[in-house]
Amino acid sequence: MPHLSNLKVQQFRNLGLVDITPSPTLNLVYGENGSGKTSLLEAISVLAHCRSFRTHKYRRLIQDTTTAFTVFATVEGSDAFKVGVQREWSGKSTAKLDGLSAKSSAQLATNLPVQIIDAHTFALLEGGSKARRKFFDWLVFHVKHEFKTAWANYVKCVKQRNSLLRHDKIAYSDLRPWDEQIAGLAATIDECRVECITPLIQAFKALMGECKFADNVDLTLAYQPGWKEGELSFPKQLEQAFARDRKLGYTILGPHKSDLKITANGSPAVEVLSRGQQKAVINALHIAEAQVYKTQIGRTPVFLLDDMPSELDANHIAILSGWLSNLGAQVFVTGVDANKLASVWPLQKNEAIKMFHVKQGEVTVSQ
Ligand SMILES: Nc1ncnc2c1ncn2[C@@H]1O[C@H](COP(=O)(O)OP(=O)(O)OP(=O)(O)O)[C@@H](O)[C@H]1O
Repeated sequence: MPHLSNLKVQQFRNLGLVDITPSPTLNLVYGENGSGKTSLLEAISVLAHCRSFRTHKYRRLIQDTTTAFTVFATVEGSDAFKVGVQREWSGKSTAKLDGLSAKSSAQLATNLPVQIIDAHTFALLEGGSKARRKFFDWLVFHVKHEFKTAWANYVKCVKQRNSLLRHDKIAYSDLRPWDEQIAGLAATIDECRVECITPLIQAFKALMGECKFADNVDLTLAYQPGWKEGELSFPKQLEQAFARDRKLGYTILGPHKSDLKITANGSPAVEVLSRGQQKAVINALHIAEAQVYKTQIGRTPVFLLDDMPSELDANHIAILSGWLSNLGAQVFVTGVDANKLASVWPLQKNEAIKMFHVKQGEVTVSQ
């Protein structure tokens, strides 16, 4: 499975110079608050997306008093490669795969798939539909090759439609050609999503079966395409929504409004479940996504778990570590206390554990 066999980080947030050889399976990263643990995970996410999961402002990542950061990794697995990203204060950005310029950040994401679970991941339950679309579209993007182009064209068409909606003397007949294109692209996007989300929901249900609290709570995931499912076709619904869209100045129906409703006993899960139970649900969603990805693509994403032990009891941590171990994923888990981290994170069979101590921006291997 793809895993980082070497990671070098330079002048990234408070990390001065890091050069580590992670375990292909479990890496426990510990250190005091503010020592640089999340920054280390963030550096890995930059290799996968060309940007951080904490900020879109790349200058925040460059170490104060310096003018550029570099992150470099050797990735081993079925297809080995080297990947490097450098960002300069001036805005210059360099991303390389095996020494050649990467074509796009999508190419990096395809090569080094990464799943991040941190405090922000609660947005999957607490936040609006955007967070959930981002979550399931990760899978759709990786598994369905036609999705990326269909989505890019769809976004262009909707933008065009929205600008027409804002014209004074617009009639529906002016929009019809755009709606025909939008309907075709929406059908492709919806088909791709359904083909990925259906096995995702099945995998999620199977995983939740291992969590005791799920015996007493009816947890459901329901995909919504972004328009009402029923007798009226999506193009007809677009036409019917014209007067409302015109008033608002934007398109209210379509795949850009799709969602994955997560309910517990018929109510939004966030209103019913405890914080720890929510975290267990979020973990199961990410593992389910990785399982479907593995079945379809034959690889496993690298998991970055920031401050994972907090809020989870020993039973849920054991379940999560079992899921990760079965996947064969490389995992980086952070926590403040080394002993607590090692004791709460149960070792699975054959697992080569490595512990890294982060102290004032320096990372040393401690086992
Ligand atoms: N551009 C930067 N240059 C230098 N230091 C920075 C920069 N950006 C952030 N920092 C500092 O880096 C330190 C590391 O932050 P990080 O979030 O990685 O810590 P952490 O070990 O995950 O902490 P916690 O346990 O509190 O979550 C913080 O003290 C932060 O103020």
